[in-house]
Amino acid sequence: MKKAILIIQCKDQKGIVASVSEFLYSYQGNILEIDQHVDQEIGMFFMRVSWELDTFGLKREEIEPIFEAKVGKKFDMEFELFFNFRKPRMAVFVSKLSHCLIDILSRHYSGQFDVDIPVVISNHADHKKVVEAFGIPFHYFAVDKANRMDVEEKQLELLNQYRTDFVVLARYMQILSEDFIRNYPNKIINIHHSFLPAFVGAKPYHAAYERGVKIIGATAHYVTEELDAGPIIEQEVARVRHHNSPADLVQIGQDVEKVVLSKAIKYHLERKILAYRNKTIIFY
Ligand SMILES: Nc1nc2c(c(=O)[nH]1)N[C@@H](CN(C=O)c1ccc(C(=O)N[C@@H](CCC(=O)O)C(=O)O)cc1)CN2
Repeated sequence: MKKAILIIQCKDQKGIVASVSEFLYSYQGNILEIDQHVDQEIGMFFMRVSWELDTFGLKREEIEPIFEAKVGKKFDMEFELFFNFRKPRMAVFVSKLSHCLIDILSRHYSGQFDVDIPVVISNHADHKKVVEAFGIPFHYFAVDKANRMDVEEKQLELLNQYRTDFVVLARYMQILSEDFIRNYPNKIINIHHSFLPAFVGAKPYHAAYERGVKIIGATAHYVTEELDAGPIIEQEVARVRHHNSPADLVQIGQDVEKVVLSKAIKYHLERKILAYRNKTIIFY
């Protein structure tokens, strides 16, 4: 079913839900999903509403300007309008470890993700064969401190060439520059292999083992310039014990990573994530 999705944020005040639903009703809109949240600490209102498009009384291109004139302006809203009939295009970045990549390819192949994967990009050649076996182009860029910026430029060109909507870092182990990230604000999803904010950086499982933790975890977040500090989208934990080796922690943790990343991708695809002041509201 063709549907529109509206994500709204504005200062909290009376009458917002009534005005949005009245607007949709006045154009014969049939609401499919509606959810809202008020952050009383900062007096902010957040909403996600979707409705059927086939019976709606406005053309797609009319919705944004007319909603702004009739409702947005009145409440000084910031809003984004999405439609579900164009499949988003998701590029995947990977380094040496393939568990998250393979999980994504498998879920995509079995139809769990309503997305196109136009390209997989890596700083290692290891996974060329398996990616191409799924019929997806694979591009390898060797990265070092000296060529990092040149490589990012080539990667961005490739992302543009493939009309990429958003990027998933499936255990991609290179720190991205602010310039790179600026091209995809809150559109680069990373899976960090710890329960953030604990154990940021490249080797959280080893740090967790040394600390003697009883719980490890994984965190999916939007990428910002500050490492592993972007808006958290999804997290999960798992128990570990004194007799578990570092390799055990990695094994236990990788299963958690795959589930957490797949949930974050699904929320992003379904436009259920609203990022605000380095936090997220997940409408699920
Ligand atoms: N600007 C950002 N870039 C990246 C982020 C991020 O949050 N902001 N997340 C990382 C993923 N990551 C942990 O989840 C991570 C990756 C890499 C490193 C790191 O120290 N990399 C070294 C090279 C290590 C190597 O070659 O094996 C480096 O880039 O110099 C730390 C954390 C992805 N990028």
